[in-house]
Amino acid sequence: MNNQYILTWQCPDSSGVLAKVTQALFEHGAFITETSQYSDPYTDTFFSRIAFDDRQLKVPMEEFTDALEALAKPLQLHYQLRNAAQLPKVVIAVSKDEHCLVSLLTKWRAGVLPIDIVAVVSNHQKCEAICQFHELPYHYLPIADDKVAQEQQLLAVFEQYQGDLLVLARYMQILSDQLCTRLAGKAINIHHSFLPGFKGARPYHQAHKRGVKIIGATAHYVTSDLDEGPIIVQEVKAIDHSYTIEQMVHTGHDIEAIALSRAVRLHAEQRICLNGDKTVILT
Ligand SMILES: Nc1nc2c(c(=O)[nH]1)N[C@@H](CN(C=O)c1ccc(C(=O)N[C@@H](CCC(=O)O)C(=O)O)cc1)CN2
Repeated sequence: MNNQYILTWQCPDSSGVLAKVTQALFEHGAFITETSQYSDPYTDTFFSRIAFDDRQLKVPMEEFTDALEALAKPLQLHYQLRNAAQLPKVVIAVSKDEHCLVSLLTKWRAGVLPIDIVAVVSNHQKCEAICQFHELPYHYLPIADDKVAQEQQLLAVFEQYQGDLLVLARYMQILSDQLCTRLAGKAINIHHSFLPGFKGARPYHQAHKRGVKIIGATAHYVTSDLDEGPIIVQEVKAIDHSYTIEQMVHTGHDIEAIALSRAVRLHAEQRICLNGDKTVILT
């Protein structure tokens, strides 16, 4: 079985950058299996994702990575190269609503999410039984009266499991600026509205009061600016005047779960590039 690798990179845009990178891959015998690229005219930045394997690699992988590093300097490549078999370690944070957690666990167990879920943390005990069923470590971290200490415990758990990604699967506590900086690009949240509409903790109540005809969910990277992080995936569903708040909440559960699991898969497959406050999705 060949080793599969994923090279995702971005650089100042100029003619020939893709040719120079693919030429280097060709010269070292890397067998390209998938490519995707985007040239952003607003930021003059080029984004690319190249999947390749080693069936015809002419040199040891270390020599290839040295050659890539040598190419990166003159082209100012900001890149990530990973063996696709090394699945990102994921810690999930949840409060009381279990629907996004259950969706992630079900898809993971079904093998359709290329991640390794290593632990669940929560400020409530409501989801403990679900994790016991999946034989997953469950860390109950109540807020009590010391939010700072609780957050330090959360980070300690993330580091204990050598986490690569923290997923806020309806975790209803605002992370501090320090933690957001520590986890920049490594924490994804599901917000239960079609951002930028209805930020905050109770978007369905806001939406019902406004009389919307569409509800939505937004998966985004977590930043210290609440509900302002780079958007990864958005899902929507049409509703009408007859919907109660409860019906909006339960209809929303499905689209929240879809948006979050899709965003986690895109991150795990290294298909997301940060482009300022936005994302480029390479599929
Ligand atoms: N730094 C960030 N932290 C979090 C974000 C984020 O975008 N940046 N998203 C939230 C999730 N969320 C909306 O999607 C959200 C969660 C909680 C609240 C809120 O007002 N929480 C209150 C406490 C509410 C409670 O205890 O039930 C608070 O923390 O004081 C707003 C939005 C996750 N964290």
